[in-house]
Amino acid sequence: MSDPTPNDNQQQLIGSTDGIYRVDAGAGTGKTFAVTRRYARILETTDAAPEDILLVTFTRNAAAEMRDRIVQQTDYDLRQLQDAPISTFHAYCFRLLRRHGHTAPTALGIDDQIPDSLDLIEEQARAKQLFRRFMSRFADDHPEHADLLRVFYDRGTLHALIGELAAKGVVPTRNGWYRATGEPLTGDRERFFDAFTAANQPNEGANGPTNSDARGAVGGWDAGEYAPDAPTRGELHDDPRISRSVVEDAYDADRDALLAFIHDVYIEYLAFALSQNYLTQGLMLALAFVMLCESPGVRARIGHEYVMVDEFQDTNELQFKIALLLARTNNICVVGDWKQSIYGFQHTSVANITDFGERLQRFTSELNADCRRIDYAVDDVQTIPLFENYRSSASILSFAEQSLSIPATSSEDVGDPLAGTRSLEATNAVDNAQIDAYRADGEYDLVLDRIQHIVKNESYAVETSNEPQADEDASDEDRIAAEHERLGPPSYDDIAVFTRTRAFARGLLERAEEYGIPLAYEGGVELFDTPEAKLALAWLRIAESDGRRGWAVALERAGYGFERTQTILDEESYPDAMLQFRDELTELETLGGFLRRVFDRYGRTSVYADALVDHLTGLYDGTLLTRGETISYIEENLAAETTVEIDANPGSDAVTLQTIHGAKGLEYPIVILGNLNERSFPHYGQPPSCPIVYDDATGLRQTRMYSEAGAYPHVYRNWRHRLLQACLPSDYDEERRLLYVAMTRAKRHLLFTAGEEPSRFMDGLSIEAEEIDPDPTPESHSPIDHEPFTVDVPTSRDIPTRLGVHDIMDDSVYDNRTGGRGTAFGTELHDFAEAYALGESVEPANNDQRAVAQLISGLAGEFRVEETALLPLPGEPAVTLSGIIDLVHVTDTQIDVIDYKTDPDRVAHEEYRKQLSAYYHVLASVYPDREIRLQVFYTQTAESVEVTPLSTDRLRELAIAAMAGSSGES
Ligand SMILES: Nc1ncnc2c1ncn2[C@@H]1O[C@H](COP(=O)(O)OP(=O)(O)OP(=O)(O)O)[C@@H](O)[C@H]1O
Repeated sequence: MSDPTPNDNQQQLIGSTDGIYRVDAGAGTGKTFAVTRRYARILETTDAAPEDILLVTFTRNAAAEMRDRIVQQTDYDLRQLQDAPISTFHAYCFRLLRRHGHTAPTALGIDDQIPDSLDLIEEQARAKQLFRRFMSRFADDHPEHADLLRVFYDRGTLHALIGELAAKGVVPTRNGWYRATGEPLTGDRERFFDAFTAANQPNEGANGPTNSDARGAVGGWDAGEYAPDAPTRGELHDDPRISRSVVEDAYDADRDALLAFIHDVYIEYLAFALSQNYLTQGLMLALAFVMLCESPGVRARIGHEYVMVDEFQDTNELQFKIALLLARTNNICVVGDWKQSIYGFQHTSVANITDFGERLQRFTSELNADCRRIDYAVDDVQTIPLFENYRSSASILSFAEQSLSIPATSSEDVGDPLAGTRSLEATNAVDNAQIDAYRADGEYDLVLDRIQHIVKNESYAVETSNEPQADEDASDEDRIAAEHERLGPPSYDDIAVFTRTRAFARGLLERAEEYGIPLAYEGGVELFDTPEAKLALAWLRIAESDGRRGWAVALERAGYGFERTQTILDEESYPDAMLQFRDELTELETLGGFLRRVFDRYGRTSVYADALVDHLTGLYDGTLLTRGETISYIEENLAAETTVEIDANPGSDAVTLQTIHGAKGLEYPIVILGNLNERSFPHYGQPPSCPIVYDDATGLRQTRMYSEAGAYPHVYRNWRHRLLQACLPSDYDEERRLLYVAMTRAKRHLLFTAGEEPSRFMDGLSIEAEEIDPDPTPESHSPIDHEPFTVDVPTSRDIPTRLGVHDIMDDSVYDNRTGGRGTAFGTELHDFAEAYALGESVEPANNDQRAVAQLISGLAGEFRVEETALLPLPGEPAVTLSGIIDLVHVTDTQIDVIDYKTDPDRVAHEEYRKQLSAYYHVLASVYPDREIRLQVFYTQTAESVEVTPLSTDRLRELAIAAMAGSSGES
């Protein structure tokens, strides 16, 4: 195919090589195309050699693609460009640091040098594991930080915060902060109070002013939830506003200990990582930055005549500064699209592109504050617009524009971020776009039904032939006729299904397999968190010495209720068929055979089953894993939430399935955007798992605080943080940008699907979702030929021991009990309670069930039923408590954790307290802003008895004792 001819604006960008250029243009407007042409032109028309031109982007694939395009457009071949700086930011900086940065750590007061053998750890789970190891040492070495360390359930969560600070350019030295980079840690007071003032304006009501948004956000304020120094509701309110003086006091409260703690963790972690010969990506960029700041000689030697950055919306603040330090002249060109900025969770900064000019000046002044590092003018920035879109039909382009203004919550006022900007123009001659929305109760079936509806359907015609396009100067009629010639009914591989979350993709893939509909997933899945991995783990445990935990899972899978399972476990009276199966398994000699037999028994023939077998049997280059090692390996990866890339090559004709993040930069003739459901997309985010958080406006804050001010020492929710958060508006811009990215991947047709509860994004579209009754038909499609799986998992052996909550309870309290009603009674009751809470049409069969029905009917919030709770206990050795919660009742202000007990008496009440305490700490971290209440519901007397939680330290003592074989009672 002939290479496209650049349009006028692209030509302007390609031809303007001197000076600073910024392109912030929409999807598919040929930004990457133009940048690679620009590179070729510089080589062609100037004396510059490839090493004089820095061209960076963010993924290896994108860098490789650029290199290929440049080879096609220049006289250079791939070998000649092998060492050219056409690279990802990380790869480039890592190379730089290893070549020139040996002594960089000394500028921070760290004696270690950067070794040649330095390892760059890209995998988050592995980095987090090493960080945990560091933190346990740190805790021993720093008794002065004990109070801060107490607020952690998992110290590993702090790892992400260190990464965030590095991305902002905050770098520590032994005795302080490098070149005052620690200043942002105290927050931006002025910015915060500007936002607060706006959020604290009374709203307009029909009968006069009503509560300000900030006041509304602390509506359920209850001082009893916090440490004793929290203001009462009366002290907080200054109707209809929040009292400014209380907010000022909260903002200005002393944080010296917190800042000192973060400083010490950060600098010592950096030294630890270097002593262990590794760096994470964030630490590596921080050191590259230090090296560039400190070494005028290196800057002079490696500084580039031309610097170009593609996908500039994906840079963080540190990368912006590094790019400036790498430029020897002001021949700088950044290209991107603010609307496609979707990596905020990796601490990218969309303002780098939207406020480019302002940041350029500010960062330059900062870098030049103590000596002149940036020796070129930065005050003249040229902006080149690109409007022509070479991907999508006109209807899709105009439809996609609405994505950026759909509110994610009922109170959000987004306005129109595209107001005053020029719309993209399609270059397709024929616009045959079908843009439809559907909903059905079974969304997996709905998606599959739509796929079958589309395939071979003329109404969804897409480009099917390589018939030549009409000449550029052909008449419109000829262009339309030529394009029609190229259109034909689609096949599976013309379709892509996108989802916001991996979980939806996983479920859909399984369902598609049942129907034999060819779907190929591309991207990472949490392989060790799949039902297949859990089954494998259970039977491996049963076959090994650690039977109890394995049996618990196997019995649950076999449909045994909670109490019945307990009895079977206690009496070790396992069902005969299961014992026979265990014996059969233990006879099997190979791990592969063992796993296959387990999956066969449960009818699990999914890609995950295949992936596990391939992966576990292929570990360590043929060194066979023992069953015990396999158990540790699965546990470790489950705890680390390791994701495994499963790139099933469609090979034949298959629909592509991927997350929206995975689809960035790609294009497909037909896009189905699935799972537009409440709580899935828009995603409202999780409460922070780390008790220390950072925000530009408020700086570093604690979400939980240890205090000895009350009757007992206790870790409280931090009222100051809660208050300050309430004063800042939530930001869902990135969710809308994800919607934009998803829609703009479609060339010809765009479909949306939702299940029972369509989300605000679905409701906000300008088309009505049609409700249909999906009816996919099984296909006898030949199985997809999967490529071998590419797997990257941590190999450290630092694994937590998993204990069931029942393991820390003392069973001997039941010894002298009489008058119990049997386990079947309990099992039936739990089954009934579950069905009733899920709204199934079940009738209570006895008084206890009636009591449960009455209890549930009286609850107005949402239910989470039979939820698994996992509580990693702080400290070493690592222990995780696990259990299944009967009922979680969720309201806006409070969470009730309810456990049903059919006991005729209360002899075990203290033991139940241990069980519920574990659930308490799990839910307190999931819902840090709500009150958590624990209730044992005694069904015989229909009484709820509240329980106060034990501390995690006490749970830990019980767990350690249980592991040592005693009941934990001292
Ligand atoms: N002037 C042109 N004429 C014809 N096709 C073009 C032209 N410019 C770019 N294209 C084609 O348009 C498609 C999109 O280009 P490219 O990937 O460079 O866009 P982009 O702006 O970087 O997209 P995105 O922002 O979505 O990543 C490519 O297939 C490219 O070859």
